[in-house]
Amino acid sequence: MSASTTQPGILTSARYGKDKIRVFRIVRNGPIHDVVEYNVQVLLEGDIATSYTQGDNSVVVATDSMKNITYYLAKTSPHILTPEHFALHLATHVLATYAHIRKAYVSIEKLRWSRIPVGLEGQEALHPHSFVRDGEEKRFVNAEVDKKSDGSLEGKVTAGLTDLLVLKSTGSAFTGFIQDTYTTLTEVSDRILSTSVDFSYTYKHPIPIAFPTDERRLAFDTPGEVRHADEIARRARKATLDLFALDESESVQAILFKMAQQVIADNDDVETATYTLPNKHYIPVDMRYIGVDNLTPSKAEVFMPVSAPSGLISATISRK
Ligand SMILES: O=c1[nH]c(=O)c2[nH]c(=O)[nH]c2[nH]1
Repeated sequence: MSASTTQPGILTSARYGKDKIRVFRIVRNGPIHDVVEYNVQVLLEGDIATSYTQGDNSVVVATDSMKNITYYLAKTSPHILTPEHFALHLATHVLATYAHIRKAYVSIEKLRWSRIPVGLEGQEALHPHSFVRDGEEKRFVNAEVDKKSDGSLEGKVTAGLTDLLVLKSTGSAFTGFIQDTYTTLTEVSDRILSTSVDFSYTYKHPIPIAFPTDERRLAFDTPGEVRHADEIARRARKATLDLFALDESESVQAILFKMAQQVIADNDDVETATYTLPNKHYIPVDMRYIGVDNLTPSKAEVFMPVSAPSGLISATISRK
């Protein structure tokens, strides 16, 4: 019996690549520098089955080469400062270079480096080449580029942010929920609301992508659909923070829906918005044992932050 007839399984999907490629890039504009720090993941699909089934490495682009391509483009791409554009450029470059690779997935996590404000308090100027990591929040992009059977390229882009930690000390209530044998939570008209925002939005797709024309694959033209990626990222973050601060919230569910509506209203190229919001509970400490009122909402001042369990509220809002 041949080996293949004795094998009980068949390969139904295969994807591989390099993860956690750490890249830092300086773009110098005279004395003014821009910097980005990315964690990049590149994964490929295509005619690669025999590398799994027959040990045939002739179809394998080494993951080490994917790392090298990432650094080469980090050096040469005019799109390096915008993660959406760089992700599409990198994916397109790989598809244009290797005929048998049909799909490229590039994910980028952008770490926060913000200019340090220097000078007298209230009159600070942003420093041209000194930066501070102001928070663990990350902007991210997932780009997929597909080679169609006619050789043309189409993209799909999801972008967003993670780990944006926010808290408001009033302006949040939670009342009217189901009361039954399992209910111990009391209704509150005033509570702390805190969450770590995970938020993603999809661009309208498919996004047609022009094949690069030059030999070194540098003639990449950012598709119009994502041309305003930085502005969209900025507006989406601002809508999220504004609504969080300003809304008189009935629940995490209700504030989430308003944030997503705002993002869709503000950005014509955004098709869906998905938020995942943990409800990070802060419990007022019961001090009745010592005759101190810390439970009446207006007197609740000392809280116990509870890291687990937390609520977890998620929804996707799609353009009508
Ligand atoms: O905003 C909230 N939504 C809930 O679904 C919920 N459940 C809960 O116990 N507290 C809260 N808060």
